Amino acid sequence: MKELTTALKTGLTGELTVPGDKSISHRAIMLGALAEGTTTIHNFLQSKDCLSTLKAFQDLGVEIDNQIDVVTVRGVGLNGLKQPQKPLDMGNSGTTTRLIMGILAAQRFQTDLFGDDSLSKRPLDRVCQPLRQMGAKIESKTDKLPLTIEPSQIKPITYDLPVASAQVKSAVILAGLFAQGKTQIIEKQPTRDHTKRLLNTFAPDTIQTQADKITVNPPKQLVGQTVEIPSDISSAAFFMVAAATLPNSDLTLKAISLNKTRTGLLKVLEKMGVQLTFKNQRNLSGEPVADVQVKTSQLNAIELKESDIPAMIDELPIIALLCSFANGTSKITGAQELRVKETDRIAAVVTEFKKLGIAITELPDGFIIEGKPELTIVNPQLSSHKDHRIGMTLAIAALKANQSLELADAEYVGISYPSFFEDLEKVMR
Ligand SMILES: O=C(O)C1=C[C@@H](OP(=O)(O)O)[C@@H](O)[C@H](O)C1
Ligand SMILES: C=C(OP(=O)(O)O)C(=O)O
Repeated sequence: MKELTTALKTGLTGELTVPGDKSISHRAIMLGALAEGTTTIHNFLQSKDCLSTLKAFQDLGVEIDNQIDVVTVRGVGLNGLKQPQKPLDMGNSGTTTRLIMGILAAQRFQTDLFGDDSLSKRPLDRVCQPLRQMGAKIESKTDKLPLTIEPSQIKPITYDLPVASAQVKSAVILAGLFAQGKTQIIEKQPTRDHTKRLLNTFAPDTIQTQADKITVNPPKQLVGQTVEIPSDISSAAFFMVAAATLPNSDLTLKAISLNKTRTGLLKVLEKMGVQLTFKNQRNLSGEPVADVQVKTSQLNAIELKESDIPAMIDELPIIALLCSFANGTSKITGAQELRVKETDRIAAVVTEFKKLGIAITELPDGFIIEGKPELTIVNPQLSSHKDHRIGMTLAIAALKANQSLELADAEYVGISYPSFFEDLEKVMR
């Protein structure tokens, strides 16, 4: 049990650089491994999930030197991966699993994949289906982990994404690199596009987008790059919401990725009445970044629907907390994907928020939240449900409590943000 701190009188101030982006860190290792030559990654996220990807590629015969500040990947080329000696451990990471499946589907050797209890419950049929259409041989009783991928020849397909998922899109793109011909993906609802941006730096023009159609032109080779990873907006989100809702706050989050497939939270904050200031706008490895300043603000309720969700999918638990301090009733719908994350995030948010006295109603695909200025603690014993984002959301909620609260399974924050509690201490006066 971790005792959580309150910050009702202090607020959050100063500057903070949160760690590197999780999605881009996974992709930098994967593309670096498949490239010719060396890839040097700066600001790689040293979290459990990204280390699952790093370890998996080491097990696939790629030399990767992790010096924390700099990760060096000695690429083996598109056809240079080796059969691992043992099953690959995907840990808790959905991104590692779904993206690596796209790569492994095209290899000349068999691989076995497994993961932890949470990951073993998450659906993989969404990836198995398009990959099988491409010729992949994936053996699994339930289309969940554990599973076996057998050698096969990958052929190009046109695939209409049935679910707004960057992981599914990326699995098809990565398999498409090995196909004899152009793979096409139709994406009606835009999702994060880091695979496209990074791939086009390793092999220009590999991915072309026209309206909702994405074309993969298989490259002859990828060329090793220097990758500078921006700070993760999904990690910064916790501090932005804390600064907006705690009195006397004035906090600047540095070098945050402002890729518009990820900035749904910023739009929500502005729409709810939060004053944001953007400074020092620049570009890092094909991604727009800026320093974002957030101050204490009065909040209005908001309505969010299905088309809003992909650009803020991982921020929805902390957005739900933001809504609980707003004036009026907020409604979030079209977020059924939250039910298949590390835990059922709709059920977990509702269970834990009720302990905090928040008036929240569970919907099949979201929540209704009646805002009020303060928390009225009903039960101080909280649980992360072994989900990093639920744990961090509750730690931010605790800042607004007038008594101390406890969090079970707090160590799960290390899945995406190992230094979260230390960073929180840094910005509390
Ligand atoms: O592609 C990625 O890096 C991710 C995509 C999202 O998942 P879905 O593709 O399942 O929406 C997101 O929730 C996850 O944290 C990271
Ligand atoms: C859902 C998440 O990650 P993944 O799907 O990679 O496990 C997340 O980080 O919130």
